[in-house]
Parts: sequence; C-alpha cells; structure tokens
Amino acid sequence: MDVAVLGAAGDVGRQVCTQLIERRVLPTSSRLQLVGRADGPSARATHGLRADLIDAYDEHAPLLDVALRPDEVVADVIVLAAGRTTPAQPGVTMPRTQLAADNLPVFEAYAQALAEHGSGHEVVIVVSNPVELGVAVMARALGRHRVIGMGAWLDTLRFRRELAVSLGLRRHRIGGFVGGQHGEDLVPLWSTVRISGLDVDERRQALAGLRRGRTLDTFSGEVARAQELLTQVAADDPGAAFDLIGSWPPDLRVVARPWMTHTSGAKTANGTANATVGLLDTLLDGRDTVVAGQVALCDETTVGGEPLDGVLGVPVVLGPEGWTRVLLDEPAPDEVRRLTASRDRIDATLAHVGLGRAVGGPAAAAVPTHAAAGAGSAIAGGVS
Ligand SMILES: NC(=O)c1ccc[n+]([C@@H]2O[C@H](COP(=O)([O-])OP(=O)(O)OC[C@H]3O[C@@H](n4cnc5c(N)ncnc54)[C@H](O)[C@@H]3O)[C@@H](O)[C@H]2O)c1
Repeated sequence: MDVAVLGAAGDVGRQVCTQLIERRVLPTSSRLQLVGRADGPSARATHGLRADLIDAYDEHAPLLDVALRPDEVVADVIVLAAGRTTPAQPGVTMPRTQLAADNLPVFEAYAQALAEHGSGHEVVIVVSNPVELGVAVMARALGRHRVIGMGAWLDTLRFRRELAVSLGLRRHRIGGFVGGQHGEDLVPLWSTVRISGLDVDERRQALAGLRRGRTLDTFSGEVARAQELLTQVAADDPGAAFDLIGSWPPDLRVVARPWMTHTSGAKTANGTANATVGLLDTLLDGRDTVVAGQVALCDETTVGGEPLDGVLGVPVVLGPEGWTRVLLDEPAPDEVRRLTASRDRIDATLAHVGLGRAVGGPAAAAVPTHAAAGAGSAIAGGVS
C-alpha cells in the first residue's frame, strides 16, 4: 500500500512521515509520497524533508517521492495534514469559522483532484482542522465511507490514558470512546468505557468516583472556566498550569491538557501523528477494527430515538476500504444531548462556509465552492 501525506513538511505531516518510517509501518516496497505546495517555502522544505528522511532511515525507508500539485497525488491512503492551524500562543484565539474559511480552499483543491484523477478507492484520513469540514468536503467528492477524521481517535486515546492515570492502570486495560466535534466540543462517551478485570458493578463504582457527580450538561462551562484559569496561571508559571490540570477529572483533562500543550507553543504534533499512524496501521493491516472517527453519517444510527445525520465523531468499524458500521448502542441521556448539540455546532460551521448537511457521496453533490466562505466569530477554534 502506498501512502501520501499532504502538508508533509508541516509539524504534524513531518511527524507522521517520521513515525511511519521509524515504526516500520510501511514496507520498503511501498511508496510514501510527500506532498507540499509548489509556491513559497513549502516546495523547498518538502524536498529537504525527503533528503533528511533518506539520510536517517535509508535501510528501511519506503520509496520516497515528492509531489507539489494536487493532481500529482497518487496513493492508497491519503493523510490530509495540510493547511492552517490555530495560533500556538497563549491568549490568542481564532474562531473555528475563520479556520474553516481559510482551509476550505485547501480541502477543495485535493478533493477535486482526487475525484478527477484518483483510483476511486483511496481512503482519506483527515487530520487538518476543522476535521469535520475536511471530512464533509472529502466525503462529498469521494464517498462517505472512504473518509475518516482522526480527531475522535486522538481524543479517545487521550481519554483512555487519563482514565488509566486516575485508576492507576496502563492504558491498554481501558476501552471506551470519545465522539462529537474534535477539540473542546468533544463528547466523552462514559457509557462506552470498559476496564479489564472489573465487573459491571465495580466499573460503575470506579467511574462514579471519577465523575464526581458531574454530567456532560455542565461540561462546556467547565471547559471555558478551565481555559480561563489556565491562561492566568500559565502567564506566571506554565509548569503550575500543567500541575493544575492534573488535579481535574479525567474528561476535563482530555480537553485541557492538549489545549495547554498547543498554546504553550509545543503544539501536539507527536500525539497527533501517533494516533494517525495507528489508524494507518489499522488500514494497512487488513482487519476490521473498532476505532472512533469523524464520519459523514446518513441515518445509519439513532441517538435518543432520532436518526443521526451530518458529520460527527462516533465509534465505527474501520477496515482497509474505509469505515463501515457505527457502533453506538445506548448512549446515556447526557451523551445524547451533547452529541446532538455538537452535531448542530458542526452544522453551523459548515453552513458558514456554504456547505449544507447532505453528504451522500460523489453523486449527491458537487465539490462545494468556497465563494461563500468568509471570516466569522461564532465558536472558538481551540482544536489541537
Ligand atoms: N486532528 C487533530 O487531532 C489535529 C491535531 C493537531 C493539528 N491538527 C491540524 O493539522 C493541520 C496541520 O497542523 P501543523 O501543526 O502541522 O501546521 P503547520 O503550519 O506546521 O503545517 C501545515 C503545512 O501545510 C502546508 N500546506 C498549506 N497549504 C497546503 C496545500 N494547499 N498543499 C500542501 N501543503 C499545504 C504548509 O506549507 C505547512 O507545511 C492544522 O489544520 C492543524 O489544526 C489536527
């Protein structure tokens, strides 16, 4: 299988390429295409990255080549990591609608090129933010099941880790998923959590202790207060801000820790690449695996008795040809409320750049135009 990384010379793209090679996910007979932009410093940096990767990993690197135009992209799996990110500085925010408007033309250019020149079988992993917009644009052009956003998988790995830390266990003993919109609008699906070695009653007791009587109905307010507090504390002592996060409940830490990491200037490239390469490994492995991802839904699942459509992070079965089924059996009432509210906020961002909810596949709608896109300020970006 061949892989293309769009935005390869960026912080996330570079880490994805490095981890793909270092973890030997791709055999030497595969091709890893490093995709940059023909204009500006990106072309130079992409060629430079190729040389650096060969310098470091020649013995076990796959074949490496460079592409600088969307119509040159050829691969079985495409990682979309190109485009702008939110400012990695304390106190500087960017509305999600602004990020959407800025990255829409990037998403459209690759969607159009893949629809016209692709094999018709590529699977796309969307990393770039807003992840849900990238999924909507790609799903319209290529078909819903070939496109998955990795934000919910990264949030899921973080949730499992935070639960494991609180319970004094290793992460591999924890199951469970995060859905919703990537970033501060995520939905920790507490009802899906499983802990190996604990029976149902023991698990219920353990999770009740961790949740401290809170429900997801107060989660958005907690996140906003946490960000405010962290900004104040980190202004004098960044170490103390990270320590403070450690005293909070696990689901709040899932949002607060990466937010603090991104705004510290370090960004979250390593963790993001780790989750992306994990998904790639699953795709290349050929077996069906349950992961969480942002996907374009079309009534294949119901929440709270209502069919769910639109782009949203949910647990899905992922195999070599993309995702197939949604596995969200009985979310708790507060999860249903937050999932549908999150979906509505995603809809609002999509509507802001001229995209409706219909994401039926190539036949359902043409690749949208970005003419309708403009700056807005409804929802803070905060996606990391
Ligand atoms: N989903 C997640 O969990 C997650 C986590 C972290 C970052 N992100 C997102 O990933 C994206 C990349 O983040 P980053 O930190 O690497 O940013 P970055 O600024 O370091 O890199 C972005 C790269 O994209 C390139 N680029 C821009 N337009 C392009 C185009 N049309 N074709 C090819 N390359 C193009 C730029 O030249 C740059 O090299 C951002 O949108 C960011 O918000 C997502």
